[in-house]
Amino acid sequence: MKPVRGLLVMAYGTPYKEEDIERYYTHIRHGRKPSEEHLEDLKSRYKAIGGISPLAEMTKKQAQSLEARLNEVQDEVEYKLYIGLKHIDPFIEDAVEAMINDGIEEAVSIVLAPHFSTFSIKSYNGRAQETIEKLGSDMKLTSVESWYYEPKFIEYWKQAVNNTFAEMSDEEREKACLIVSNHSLPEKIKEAGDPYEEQLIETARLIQEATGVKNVEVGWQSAGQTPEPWLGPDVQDLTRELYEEKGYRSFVYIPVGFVTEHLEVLYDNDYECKVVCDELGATYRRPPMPNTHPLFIDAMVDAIYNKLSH
Ligand SMILES: CC1=C(CCC(=O)O)c2cc3nc(cc4[nH]c(cc5[nH]c(cc1n2)c(C)c5CCC(=O)O)c(CCC(=O)O)c4C)C(CCC(=O)O)=C3C
Repeated sequence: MKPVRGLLVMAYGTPYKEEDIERYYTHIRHGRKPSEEHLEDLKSRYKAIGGISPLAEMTKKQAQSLEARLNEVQDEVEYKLYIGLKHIDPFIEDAVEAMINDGIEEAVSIVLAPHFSTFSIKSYNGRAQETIEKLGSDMKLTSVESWYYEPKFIEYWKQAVNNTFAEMSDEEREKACLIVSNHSLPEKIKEAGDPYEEQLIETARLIQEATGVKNVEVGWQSAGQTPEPWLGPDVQDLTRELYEEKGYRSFVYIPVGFVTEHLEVLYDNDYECKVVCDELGATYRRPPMPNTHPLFIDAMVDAIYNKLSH
């Protein structure tokens, strides 16, 4: 009988039905209820993408694909999947408690987000570790912190971008720009030495090196509605600037901080960025997200084995 190793896959989480939206948004705001106006705005965005986000379904498929692949590529242990979400049940704490109750002695965790920040991966991993300590368990949890540099992750985006550019005429390609983006974060993380911004810049460099695309820019999206400044430029403003200042006429958006189509891709990119492109008379393009593509799943397998071997 092979020993069982826990596989904790963590992700942001999404409302399962409209009634969940308020408690979900309140949790994202650290327990502060959103204003009626902000709540209505979020509900209208979900309605605009068809009512509910594909995030819940895709998160499950990605986690199950990763578990299956880990059990396919090696024979020493049996990986057992536990999904822990940031802002809705099953929460990170519930997943860790389930592992402990199942007698798991060794586990590994990965977040379905490639870049490290104190606001994201650090808080996921911190919540998992704190739960182990709170429950007085000696379960050993090894947590992956970032994996944007994994060759198979870059290869996924290289193929996705090359396929999109191959659809263009020579004339469109000449004036096309690749916009590589991530979820914006409060600017104050820079004072704290957070690597998040550099990691996105490095991701864009690796993708430019792999594809040879001439015009590549870095942008931020989906900033929170809080008074403090968030990392910029926002992808919508960036699109306008590049159209005016660089004369680009076609924009290819790759929100590499996300791993699947969800509200902030289907609305913030496919709707809001497309509205800007339409206003300018520019072409809007967005390659498919990694979802359960084998290169993406294998990139996470490599990230887990690289972490375990160190
Ligand atoms: C509605 C919604 C979805 C659901 C989409 C759906 O249902 O399809 C979503 C998804 C995601 N959001 C993500 C990342 C982040 N979102 C943040 C912050 C915020 N998100 C918000 C909203 C949403 N976000 C809001 C209102 C804030 C500002 C909070 C404030 O007003 O203070 C922050 C800043 C840190 C923090 O505040 O957590 C980060 C890093 C990731 C990437 C993966 C990851 O990092 O897990 C994903 C899939």
